[in-house]
Amino acid sequence: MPNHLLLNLRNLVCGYQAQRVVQNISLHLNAGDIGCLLGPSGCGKTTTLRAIAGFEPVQEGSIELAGEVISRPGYTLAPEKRRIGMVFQDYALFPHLTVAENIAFGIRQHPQRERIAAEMLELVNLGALGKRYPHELSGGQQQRVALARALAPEPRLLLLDEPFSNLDVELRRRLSHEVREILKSRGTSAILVTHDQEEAFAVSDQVGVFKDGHLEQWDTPFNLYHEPLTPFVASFIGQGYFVRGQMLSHDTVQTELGVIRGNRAYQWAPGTAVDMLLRPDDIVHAPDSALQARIVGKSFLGAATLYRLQLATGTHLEALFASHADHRVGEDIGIRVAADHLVAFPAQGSVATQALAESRVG
Ligand SMILES: Nc1ncnc2c1ncn2[C@@H]1O[C@H](COP(=O)(O)OP(=O)(O)OP(=O)(O)O)[C@@H](O)[C@H]1O
Repeated sequence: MPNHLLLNLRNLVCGYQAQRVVQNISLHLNAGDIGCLLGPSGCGKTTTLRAIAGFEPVQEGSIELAGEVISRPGYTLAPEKRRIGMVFQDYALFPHLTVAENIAFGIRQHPQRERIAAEMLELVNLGALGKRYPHELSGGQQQRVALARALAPEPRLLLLDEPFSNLDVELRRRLSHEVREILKSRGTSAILVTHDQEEAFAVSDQVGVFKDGHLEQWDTPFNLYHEPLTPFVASFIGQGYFVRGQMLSHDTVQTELGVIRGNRAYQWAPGTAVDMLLRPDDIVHAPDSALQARIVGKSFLGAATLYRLQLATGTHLEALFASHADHRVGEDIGIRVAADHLVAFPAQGSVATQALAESRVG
């Protein structure tokens, strides 16, 4: 039943004892969608997930699942009554049970448990390994078993808490795509917690960016990248630098890189000082341009190379160019701005990005 509201968090406040860790969170997830809670360490992602699972009571606000209030102040529906599945970072498999027995654990009373476990094994591509024990599997295989075990009872919602963070980069990339395919093929709704933006984007339909217990934005990956609502989201998602500018009209900004016109109108008066976000893909190589930048660093990414640039004024930028044109560090190159998505915020301090970039380590 796509597009039906499944999970609804209204002004949620929760924490530990008197401490309010998560403040005023509102978000909703439609049935069949995958949502993600993303943010630096300690910002309250796991606390929110635990409240959804029913492990933490809520101090204010409410959590509704399929129209039923499952948490509000003074009432917490027991976790086992929520029909919510969980997958943890450390897999949490039962070491004394085989893979097939682990998968069937949550459906022990089900007359069809063996058939379902066999189907789940196929679903996660472990068809031949049902008789093995967890210690005889790789980390990636163990996490597949944990996923199969969580899916076997057909939960209404699956919660995944940093499920790939014990795996190496290549495997986590592969498994995160695979998990999305599996969840989508079954129409399973899920909420993933991660501090890895690439993983959040690879898996999720909706992503919530957390900062200090607050939800800054709940939106699609596309909108978070191109239409961030706050400087923190702009800085935390993707790469880029802010440059100082001045509004000329509702959609044009005067900057030291020239006049930049975007595709959206701001209400600020002409003359207002703004910080404008320039992403690496907003800067293009233009050999004949009068605007010159010095290459001060580069990272080869395969198809493209990410260059760190510095203007004569000292302003820093990043640019992503196709990697076959290989420029040297120290070289001066001509650049041009090609930013359709004009993202600007009222000017904060002189080096807004610096402080923001430091706070995004997580
Ligand atoms: N059981 C607890 N008792 C008291 N405080 C806690 C408890 N668990 C977490 N906290 C605090 O709540 C805050 C949020 O923690 P939480 O685990 O929700 O963050 P997180 O965003 O999931 O971080 P990480 O990415 O590091 O897991 C932190 O300041 C943490 O110290």
